[in-house]
Amino acid sequence: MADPAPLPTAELHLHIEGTLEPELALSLAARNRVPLRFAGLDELRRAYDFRDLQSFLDLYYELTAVLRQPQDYTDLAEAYLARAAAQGVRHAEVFFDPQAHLARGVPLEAVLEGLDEACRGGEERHGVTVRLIACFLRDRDPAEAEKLLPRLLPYRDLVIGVGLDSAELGRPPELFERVFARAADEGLRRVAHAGEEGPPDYVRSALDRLGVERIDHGIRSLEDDALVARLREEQVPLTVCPLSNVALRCVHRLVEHPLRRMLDEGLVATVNSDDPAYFGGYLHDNVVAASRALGLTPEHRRRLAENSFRASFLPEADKAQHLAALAASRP
Ligand code: HPA
Ligand SMILES: [Zn+2]
Repeated sequence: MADPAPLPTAELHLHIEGTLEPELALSLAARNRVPLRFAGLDELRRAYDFRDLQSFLDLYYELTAVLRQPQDYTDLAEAYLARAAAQGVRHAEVFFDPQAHLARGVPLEAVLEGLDEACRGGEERHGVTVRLIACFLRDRDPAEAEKLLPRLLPYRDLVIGVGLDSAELGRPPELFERVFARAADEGLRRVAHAGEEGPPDYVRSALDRLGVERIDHGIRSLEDDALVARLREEQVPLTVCPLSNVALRCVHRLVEHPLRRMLDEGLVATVNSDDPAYFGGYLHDNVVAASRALGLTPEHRRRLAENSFRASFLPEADKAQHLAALAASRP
């Protein structure tokens, strides 16, 4: 059977640093004279083989070293927008990791100047609107996140929310209760990675202690019937990333992925690409692979696309426009 065509969709779980393709990593390394331990493209590609979240994060942070100037961030985001647009993405709420850049001596202003340049042109050049979500690194001191928050506020036209990412095990969401409460006071939107490698209780804690409006991943919620019932009742959106879950061995094989069960249980699941340069595919590649492995129907795919706009932080009028365009599209 032919692959399904992409539907207009919002991408809600995408780390801009995770869109760094090996070719771009090498060319930025050369441009900025940053030494890498890989002899060339083939050797670098061979490193994209992960045992778990931590082994991926080690490479992900290592390669961010090539990002130094505003232009590097513009090139990175521009390349993502071109690829995403070709895969049906019409709106993207993009994560970035300020602490990963600050720790290397790259000023927040340089990161945001570069990203802003690409994002502002996103609609005109690619038909994709973009907003940013700044993620706090949960394996670092929560006090660092608390210091960072006020520095994000001058950029709130672009940076509409905060998230929580990086190594999950042993770092429960409640460690970040104070900074998320401050973000809420400032009117920022809130999301958190939870239930990727961590237990279902981390999903509960993200909802109850951080007040998040979406859960990133959340696949381990399925281990807890009471939590599933709550997610269904409260219609909490889950930003699911099937190829990521297999690449990081959170799910053994795609045929065992819980995405279809989530939809059939009435959960507000969406499909996203997480770190597409590392995990083998952009948004529609995830939809196609999950469709094949799980036998998703055209109705499932339409629901995923509808869920993505409903779960987005777009103003209601824009959501309605996207949903109307989706309803009119009959690929
Ligand atoms: O999938 C992820 N999980 C946690 N942290 C991350 N940072 C980039 N990608 C991820
Ligand atoms: Zn992620």
